[in-house]
Amino acid sequence: MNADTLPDTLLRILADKEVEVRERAAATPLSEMEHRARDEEPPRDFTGALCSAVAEGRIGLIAEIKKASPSGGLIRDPFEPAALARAYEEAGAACLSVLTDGPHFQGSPADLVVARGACKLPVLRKDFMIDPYQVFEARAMGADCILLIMAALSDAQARELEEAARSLDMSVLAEVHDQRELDRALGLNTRLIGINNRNLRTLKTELTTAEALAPLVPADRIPVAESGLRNAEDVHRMAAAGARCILVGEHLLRQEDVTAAARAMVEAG
Ligand SMILES: O=C(O)c1ccccc1NCC(=O)[C@H](O)[C@H](O)COP(=O)(O)O
Repeated sequence: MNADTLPDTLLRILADKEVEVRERAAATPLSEMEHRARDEEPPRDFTGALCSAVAEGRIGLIAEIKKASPSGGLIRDPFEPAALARAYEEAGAACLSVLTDGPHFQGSPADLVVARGACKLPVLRKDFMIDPYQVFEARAMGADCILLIMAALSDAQARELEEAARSLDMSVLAEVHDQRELDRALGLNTRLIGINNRNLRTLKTELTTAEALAPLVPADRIPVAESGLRNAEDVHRMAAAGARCILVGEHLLRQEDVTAAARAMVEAG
């Protein structure tokens, strides 16, 4: 990772994250957090849930639970993670993604605990992972998958975080924005390759990103199109490019009938 070339928003988030991890590790030491992580029930199969959805002819939907974001401001208020989790499960989503970052997304670990407890779906801890401590923390709160944003990590950091997740039998979603990051992500072992349509400099989404990169993902990996998906036509575009798994947040969260909106996306394939 070259900090000189990172977008300002990501730099600010990562700086806050370093402080947050230091404070959390001071409150609960790594050895204790690792102990808690290894004491948890085994994780739910996040990768398997996506594969099953696609094998059954559906779209593998990772439905996101987030209250706010840098690009969208306040997205959902009142915000009820348990009700959202149940609505997404009823709609046929394969997995959940729950934002646990506080300062920039108004999320918290408690949102993940509550959402996961309200359904049977595997859950991604959506956060900015920079330290293995956060991986153990993720498992200790129940998460089944972690996100690795390749733009924010060196190859060595990504490998170390992936190894921590592997040691806990968790899935890993490696997220890329361009071909260079894709090539780096393919050096990891994970099958899940997230292609994020959001330009981290402008925070705008452009579906041509996933359309360009999904065809470059080898057949033994699973491309997941992320961000900016608003309707069935967008889902068709992603599927036509080879991404039958998608991660959708804001569009669903802005609807009154979340179940109907999520179902429309699951069935769009
Ligand atoms: O959403 C943002 O503003 C944002 C800013 C900086 C880094 C990451 C950001 N978003 C995280 C995500 O990737 C999305 O929450 C996720 O892909 C869902 O996107 P959407 O369906 O557009 O809500």
